[in-house]
Amino acid sequence: MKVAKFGGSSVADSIQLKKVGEIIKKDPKRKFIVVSAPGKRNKDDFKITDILIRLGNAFLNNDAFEEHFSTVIQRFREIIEGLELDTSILSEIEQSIYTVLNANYSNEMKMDAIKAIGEDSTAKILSAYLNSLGLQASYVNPKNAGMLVSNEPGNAQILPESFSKIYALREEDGILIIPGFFGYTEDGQLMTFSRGGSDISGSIIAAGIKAELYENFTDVDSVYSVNPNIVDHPKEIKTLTYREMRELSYAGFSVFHDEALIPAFKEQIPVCIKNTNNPECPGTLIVSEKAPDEKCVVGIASDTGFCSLYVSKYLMNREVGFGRKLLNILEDEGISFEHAPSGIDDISIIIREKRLTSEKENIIIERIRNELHADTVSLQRDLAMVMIVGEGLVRTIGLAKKATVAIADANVNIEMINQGSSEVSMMFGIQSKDLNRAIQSLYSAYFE
Ligand SMILES: Nc1ncnc2c1ncn2[C@@H]1O[C@H](COP(=O)(O)OP(=O)(O)O)[C@@H](O)[C@H]1O
Ligand SMILES: N[C@@H](CC(=O)OP(=O)(O)O)C(=O)O
Repeated sequence: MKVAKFGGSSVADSIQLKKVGEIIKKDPKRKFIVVSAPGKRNKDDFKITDILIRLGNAFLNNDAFEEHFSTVIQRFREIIEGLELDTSILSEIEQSIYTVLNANYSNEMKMDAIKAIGEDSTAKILSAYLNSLGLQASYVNPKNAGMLVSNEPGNAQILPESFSKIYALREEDGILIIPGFFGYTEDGQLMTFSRGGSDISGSIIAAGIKAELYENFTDVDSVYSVNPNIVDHPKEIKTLTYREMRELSYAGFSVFHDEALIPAFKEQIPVCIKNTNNPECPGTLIVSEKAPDEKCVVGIASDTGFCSLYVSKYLMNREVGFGRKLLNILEDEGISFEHAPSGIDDISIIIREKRLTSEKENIIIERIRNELHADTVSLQRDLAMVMIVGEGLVRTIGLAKKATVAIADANVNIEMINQGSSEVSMMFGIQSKDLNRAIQSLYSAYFE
């Protein structure tokens, strides 16, 4: 049995959904189907989830929300008409939006319930469409599928007891269509994963039913060695290990959510990234082990939106508990950190900028000065991280030299280096404005 997840680009309109129907029809092992909400149909288009968020914000702020409502309904109407389905589904979608808006939830929970309407409606539409093709398919709500999650709006985590419940789905007849992106808490409240989280749902279902394969259908033929939006026609990657993909997706390969690998990895389910627009192409396979590659670097990932909190204090290395107290301050303010390269008298804490508002920044800097008596505390924003990834990194001489030379050739200054404890990656912090230049130069050095 296989799990096939279709991302936003694969369900963006009725033409795409017809391709999805063909793909499901072609392989009877594709019994578990997870869908996203309609994504962008072209570069300048919008994602339904983004419009639903605007709708939710407008409603919660007592602003006019009708325009967003019509945009959502119009998009689903086009899909339903394009698939020649009964328009009663559209009334059901309209009704579900009103029900959520008028429900007696907290604002955060209401927002999650609004966001989930994109996936939920798409699953209902696909199920009806497959039935119209003569296939036996049914919509399964994540609550009935057994997707139990933590109570963290917009950032839910799966609870371990879900997996055995999901296993029972194997006994159900026909093709099961499950909306991605959300689950339910133990007390029945809808909760979404973080953005892009339908990949996580697919992986959870794959792990739960112990699938032979988790196919993740998107709009590219494979995972490329670098973001194709930065380098034209980059080299395709045929096989990756879970560890490599986890590092690459964490560091910016948005083609697969970085939290989505863990459930599949734990059950050793192979993951295949495939193209809905070219399903015969073999795609990229993600497995636990692969034959040693001649090329020890498989990919170069990058992401912007980081900042570095620099703290220095003479004899920091001798002060017992300094690191704990520093991280405690971040914990008190509810801020997680990404990396923490350190020296004798100083430490830099790398944080995602979106987590550190200027208000939080002032509080944290004041507290570090007053409570830890630091000599210097400063914050550098607009940083980008570049991650060079490959299983062979640990045993190959000269890879760091190659990277630093390539970055220097691009006339880019390195703000931070973090080889860290990971055996499969090497990280460089640079200024965001220099990112594309650095990546293009690194790509030439490692792959051309
Ligand atoms: N290294 C990479 N390899 C392939 N695609 C990448 C990579 N890095 C970023 N992407 C982007 O990821 C996109 C697919 O992810 P996403 O938009 O989330 O798809 P979906 O709509 O299927 O959920 C591609 O169109 C591509 O622009
Ligand atoms: N629709 C949700 C979840 C998701 O996974 O979407 P996509 O498959 O388009 O990345 C989002 O936009 O966050």
